[in-house]
Amino acid sequence: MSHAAPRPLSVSARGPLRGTLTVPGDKSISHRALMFCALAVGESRIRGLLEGEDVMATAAAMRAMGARIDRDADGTWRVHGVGVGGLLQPEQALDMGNSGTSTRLLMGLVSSHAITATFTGDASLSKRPMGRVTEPLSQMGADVRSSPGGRLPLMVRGLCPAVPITYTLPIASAQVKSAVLLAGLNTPGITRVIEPVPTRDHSERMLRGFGAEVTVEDSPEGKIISIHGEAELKPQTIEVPGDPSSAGFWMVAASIVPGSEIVIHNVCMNPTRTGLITALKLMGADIVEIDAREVGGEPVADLRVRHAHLKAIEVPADLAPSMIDEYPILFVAAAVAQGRTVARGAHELRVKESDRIAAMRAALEAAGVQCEEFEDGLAIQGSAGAPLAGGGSVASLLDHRIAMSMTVAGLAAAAPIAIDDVSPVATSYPDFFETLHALTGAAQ
Ligand SMILES: O=C(O)C1=C[C@@H](OP(=O)(O)O)[C@@H](O)[C@H](O)C1
Ligand SMILES: C=C(OP(=O)(O)O)C(=O)O
Repeated sequence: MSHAAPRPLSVSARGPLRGTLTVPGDKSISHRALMFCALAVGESRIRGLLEGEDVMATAAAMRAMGARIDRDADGTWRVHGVGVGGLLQPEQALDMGNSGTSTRLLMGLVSSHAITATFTGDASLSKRPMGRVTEPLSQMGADVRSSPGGRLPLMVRGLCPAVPITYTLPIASAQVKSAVLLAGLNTPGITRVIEPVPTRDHSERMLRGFGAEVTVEDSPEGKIISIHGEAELKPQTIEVPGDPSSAGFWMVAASIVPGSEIVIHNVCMNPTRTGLITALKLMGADIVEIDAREVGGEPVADLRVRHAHLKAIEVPADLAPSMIDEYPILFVAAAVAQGRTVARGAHELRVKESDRIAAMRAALEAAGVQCEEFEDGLAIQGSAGAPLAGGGSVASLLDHRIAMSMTVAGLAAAAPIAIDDVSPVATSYPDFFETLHALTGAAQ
């Protein structure tokens, strides 16, 4: 999947943000929906699928391994699965583009099938560590040949039957947890993951919904998640709720631009995903949950967000797993808050699409914000509601979240912020700029 031509953008102050919006389907749930439907026996339907590049990389890979996946004119996706154990050997390398989730979860699936697959990715993905998944998958019997440092391109030769393991996660990572559980799907016996720190639990919820036997118990070591292998998945109709990570950009934009008031419909409120809302409320944000309900096994609500005078906080480190992708946009909120916000315990940010600690420090400093960088986080001196100086040049580093976060920063800056390339937003939020336009009523 070759990346689009760079799209530079200069963002100026505008607003307020007003109106109602829906955000695209949750990215984590969309990936899993395609994978699990492709492993069910028969036809499943998915509504609200995120049609971003990352999820399309998963769709292409599942097609290459035998599933039939089509999109109807009304936006419903129809998937004919091959059954657990039925994945076919892909004829070509699987191009994962920019998507860590696709890569790591699919490596898990391939590991317990009698097939070999090569995974490739863009310059950003090719720098990201894969040893965290190849280690447990090798214990299950997969033969992995990776590029130096455990990076892509990488080849996985699966073993069938694979060996069930009990694996304690050395890092808080839903991708590693899911890779092992997905390998366990086609492995005889019980595969267990011990999770000392809870991470997003969409795989567990959804696999149960598809009829797999998945249990979760508390223990002194953490949650023990067990999957009974050689499961038969039953086809489903899935409603994908709105992505809280995408909603985060609008929560912060409305919080920092005076006069704003928006309602974001249908946001996934799974407690393993709501760390940003917790942090923003601690800062004094005016976010109200309306009509809390359940959709397809996930809690969902509409969120009303109004402008508020934010105060600096010490960000509780235990929020890290439930806020992981939202740190860049939280840093933008901190840049406008009153006082010095300190966020520590977020070391994992260094191995995302970019090193998000270094990238956000450089970007915010370019926009006139004073930062201090730690190995595991950032301290940010806020402007107490005054416009940021702006005026600098920012590198988005093939990282959609840096591009969108600094676009939001531009809304609160005195001079325009120049972003070298906003094309990466297409990985997770293709309509981001259309929505910005609609909410601010400004020309793009
Ligand atoms: O499981 C998932 O869908 C994801 C898990 C997180 O990654 P880690 O598992 O690396 O923390 C997150 O950052 C990523 O965007 C999506
Ligand atoms: C880290 C992210 O995604 P992935 O790991 O799937 O590339 C993200 O979307 O912020």
